[in-house]
Formats: sequence, C-alpha cells, structure tokens
Amino acid sequence: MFQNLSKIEIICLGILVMCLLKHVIRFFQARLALKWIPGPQASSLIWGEEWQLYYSLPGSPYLKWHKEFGKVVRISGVFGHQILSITDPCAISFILGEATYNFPKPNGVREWFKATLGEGILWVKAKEAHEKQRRTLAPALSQQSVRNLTHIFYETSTKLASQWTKLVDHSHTGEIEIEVTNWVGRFALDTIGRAAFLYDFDCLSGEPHALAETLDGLTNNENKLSSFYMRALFWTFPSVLCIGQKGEMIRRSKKELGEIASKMWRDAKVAGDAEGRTLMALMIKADTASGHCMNEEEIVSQMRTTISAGYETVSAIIAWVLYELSQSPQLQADLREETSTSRESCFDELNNRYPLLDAVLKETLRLHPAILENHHEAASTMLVPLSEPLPGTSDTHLVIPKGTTIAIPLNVLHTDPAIWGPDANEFRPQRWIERKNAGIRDDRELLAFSKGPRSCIGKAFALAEIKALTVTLLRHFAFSCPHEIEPFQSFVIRPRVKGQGPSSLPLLVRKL
Ligand code: HEM
Repeated sequence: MFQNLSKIEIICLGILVMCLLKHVIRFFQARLALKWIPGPQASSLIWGEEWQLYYSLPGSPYLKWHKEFGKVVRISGVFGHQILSITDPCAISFILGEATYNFPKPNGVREWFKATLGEGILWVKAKEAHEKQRRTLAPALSQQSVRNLTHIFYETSTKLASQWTKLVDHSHTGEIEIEVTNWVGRFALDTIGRAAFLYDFDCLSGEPHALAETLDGLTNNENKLSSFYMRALFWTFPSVLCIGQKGEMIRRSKKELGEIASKMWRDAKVAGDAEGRTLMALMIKADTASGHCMNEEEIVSQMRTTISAGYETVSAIIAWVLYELSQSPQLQADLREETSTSRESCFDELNNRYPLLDAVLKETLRLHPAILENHHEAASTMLVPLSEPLPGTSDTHLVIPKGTTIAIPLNVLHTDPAIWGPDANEFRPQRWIERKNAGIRDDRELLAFSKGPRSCIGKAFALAEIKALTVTLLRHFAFSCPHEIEPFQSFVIRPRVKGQGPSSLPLLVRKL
C-alpha cells in the first residue's frame, strides 16, 4: 500500500499519524480524568452543548447546569472536547489570579484576536511578554490619563445629544423613536478615536460610515447557521476564521484599522502630540522609557486592540444602561437630580460624587455583563483549589488536565442569591449603596471587568466615558421603551427587540 510513496511522504505520514494519536490519547486521558465530575449528557455527539449554548437565551444553559450539578460542571464541546464550567470562588480566584499564566485564553480565542487585531495585549500569552505589553499600556489608561481625557467624553456626548435633538425636533411632537445601539456604537468609536490619537472617525455625523459598518458586521451576528458553525468550530479549528464572507470581513477590518493607526503613528512622529495626552502618545512614551521601542506593527496592533476593546464592550453596556433607564422614569428623575450640579470635564466628580449613577452602572454590569463567559485553557495539568468538595467527594482540589477549556459563566455568579440576595435577578441599583454602607468592597463579586493580572486595563476609561454620556443624555432627554427587549449573543451580549435579527434597541426619546 505504501510502496508508491517516497521516503519524505512516508515520514510526513508518520508525523501526521503521531500527531493524531497524541490528540486521541490526550482526548481520552482528559475524558477519563474528568469522568467523575458531574454534568449533562452530551446532547449531540458532534456539537456537544454548543448548539444549546448558541441558540438558548444567553447564559441560560449555565444557570440550569449549575443549579443541577453544583459549582463545577463538565460539559462537552465540539467532537467531545471537554469544557469545565466553574463558579467556585476559590477556583476562580486561583485561575484568574496566581495561576493566570497557566490558564491563558483558549487557542481559538487568541487566533481570533490575532486575525482581527494583531499580536497585541489580548493575544499575547507568555507571562513576561504580557507584563511588558501591560506596562506599556498601563500609564495611557491610568486614572490620571483618563482624567485628562474626560473633556473628550463630554464633547462626544454633547455631539450625540445634539444629533438626537435634531431628530426629535423633526418629529414636531417632541418625541421620536431612535434605534440607539447604532448611535452608541458610533459614539464609542468617535470617543476612542479621539482619545487614542486625536483622530475623529466622525461617525456621529450620522452619515453611513464604512469603518462603523465593518466593525458592526464583524461581531453583530444574527443567529445564523454560518455564525454557529464558526463559533462552534473555532475552538478546535481556528483556521475557520479565515474562510468565507466572515474571513473577508476580518481581513478588511484589520486592514482598515491598521491603516488609520499607521497613519496616526506617522503623523504623530512628524507633528508630535503637543501635550502627549493621547493614548498612543502615552504608550509610546512608556515604551521608550522602558528601553524597548516598539516597531510600527507592534504599535498598530496595540492601537487596534485598544480601539476594538473600547468600542464593542462600551457600546453594549451603554445600550443596556439606556434600556434599564427606559424602564423607570423615577430612576431617570433621581439621577437627573443627583447630577444636576455636574460640571463638564470633571473626572473626580464623575468618579466620586454620584453614588446613584455609580450604582446604576454597576447594576447594569452585574445583570448585563458584556462578556458573559470568561474562557481559559489549562496550559498544563493543574491542581486547582476549591472552596468546597465536589458532590460525593471529600477532596477540596480539582485536577484539570492540560488542554481542558474553562468557562466562567458570569451570569451565574452575578445572579447567585447566596451573594446578591433573593432579589438577585432584579435590577435594583440601591443594593450597591446598601453594600457600601455594609462595608462590602465594591468589586469583590463583580467580574464584568474580570480580575487579576489580565483584568480589563480600560476600566477607568470605560466607567468615566459611560458616566459622562449618561449625565449628558439625561440632561436633555427622557427615555421609554415601547418594545419587548431580549439579550442576544453577538461577540458581546447586546439587546435586541425580542425575536428579531441583529442588535437593536428602539427607544422613545423625548426632549425635556
Ligand atoms: C464596559 C466596558 C468594558 C468591559 C465590560 C470590559 C471587559 C473586559 C474583560 C472582561 C477583560 C478580560 C478579558 C479576558 O480575560 O479575556 C478585558 C480586557 C481588556 N480590556 Fe476591557 N472592557 C471594557 C472596556 C475597555 C476599554 C474602554 C478599553 C480601552 C480603552 C479596554 C481595554 C482592554 C484591554 C487592553 C484588555 C486586555 C488586558 C490584558 O490582557 O492584560 N476595555 N476587558
């Protein structure tokens, strides 16, 4: 059978068989090691639970499984790939904290970031390389830097408010229905463009905008079959990201963002950023001080990452804040009263003076975490501590075999009645004020920005930006929602009118 093959072909075939064998052995070892962990029967031999996870209400299968099986649940992914869904606090602290570099992002997720953004901080894996990138970005996104950018947040907020004023004025009734997700996406893009490199994408002019549409098309998927195949398969076969229409979109958005970042970098080198306040200027300064000096491609990857990270999540959270406000005229009135003395451009005021505003934002992040599942992968076989033994055992440690995917489902943690009380599923901002009065540290159980060395580095930026917009919009408008809204899974969790295609949040906007 092999007599017609050359020596080289036989060697290649041998290597291929060895690789396959290695995978099969690892697969069965993992299955064996995790066999005793409880979990649902795989509903499909090929797709495992991916089908259920994609087509159910976002996160709802996790709620069911954890209720039935406890804090560590074994589920199957595509072709029987083993996934552990973990809500045990001790294990989570270990995975996100001291062992974070033993639990990098899964290969498929890293390939997605590499394909869309380049080899920036969201892609980098090794401890030393990550720490170096983090040190370069940290000064640009520190509280002090964000303080200096706050005027930009107010300027873009005012621009959005004046566009909506024009729309309302056209209606002659003082009220109009506005699809807000598209507008807040444009707001987030203009804001991050100006903050990153004083570049105005000018999305808020309201005209069709190629970059805004490309970025939106990349991640704002309807529940299409093609999107399901891509989501289900990219864990195991990351190269699916390069094929078809989606692959084309990925390449286009990477190219477009790259061209803008390159141009900005070259312009900055010629003109200089007089006060050195943009994210790019501060990043280059920190990099030069470290003696490293990134090349153009490294800077461009970092800028693409910052823009994308600052666009997608922020716009989703703003949409959910507006949705929650639209459900309660009283809450809008209370917030208006609290922030009526607000002076524009004052970062410290936004940060410290408005407990209700702060509570509304935290409650939104709790019930609508943009990134619902925090995914990791065991880089080697690891012994993970547990706060309590698994059902039927007395061991407070868990052996996680190399290659196992870990999912941390935020919706389960954020609605756990043991932490949040019997009204855990209710939107009740006041709980944050009560928690503060009871001396409970704010962010202990809120994982929307993750925690540990790889937690969100743009948190201060995001909070100030969203608060500035909320204050500005409430000063001009009142909101109500005439539609039934549901969460749906695109790249992040976005709102949409129940049963409809991609993300949408039509709100009735009334001028005050
Ligand atoms: C409400 C808005 C935001 C949310 C909910 C959010 C959430 C997160 C989460 C959960 C992570 C950890 C991801 C992981 O472990 O895989 C993360 C990382 C990151 N975020 Fe954010 N983010 C937000 C806004 C921003 C903004 C505005 C920026 C930049 C201007 C930003 C930049 C980053 C970067 C660079 C990382 C990677 C950090 C690292 O790997 O060390 N984020 N974000």
